[in-house]
Amino acid sequence: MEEQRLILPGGRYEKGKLIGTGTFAKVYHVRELATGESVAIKVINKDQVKDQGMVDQIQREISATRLLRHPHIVELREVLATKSKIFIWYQPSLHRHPCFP
Ligand SMILES: Nc1ncnc2c1ncn2[C@@H]1O[C@H](COP(=O)(O)OP(=O)(O)OP(=O)(O)O)[C@@H](O)[C@H]1O
Repeated sequence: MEEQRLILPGGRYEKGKLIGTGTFAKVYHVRELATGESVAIKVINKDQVKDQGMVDQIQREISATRLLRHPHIVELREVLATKSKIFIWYQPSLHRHPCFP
């Protein structure tokens, strides 16, 4: 995927590689332009979640992940929702993915 500038809720980011795809989400490596910091952003498609009746499960996953603090579990930093998407920011330092320095 070609790199491109993105304006996401919460700031301006340079969009990097797609690093993973789940049932409802795509996860991208992005760099925050203001700080140069690398983060993983999970982008969840709300319509798909609603269509499959999984809204409660996604809400539970977000609530539970917010509370978790463990060296082997990526830390959820922030969640923002628009009309059609949910964006979840993950702290980069705990990741073991080649995208992250
Ligand atoms: N914080 C992260 N850092 C690096 N890669 C990640 C991160 N979060 C997710 N990924 C990658 O993105 C993929 C998709 O993640 P996602 O959480 O959407 O789905 P999943 O939990 O793997 O599967 P499912 O949605 O079916 O339960 C993961 O399998 C992983 O490879």
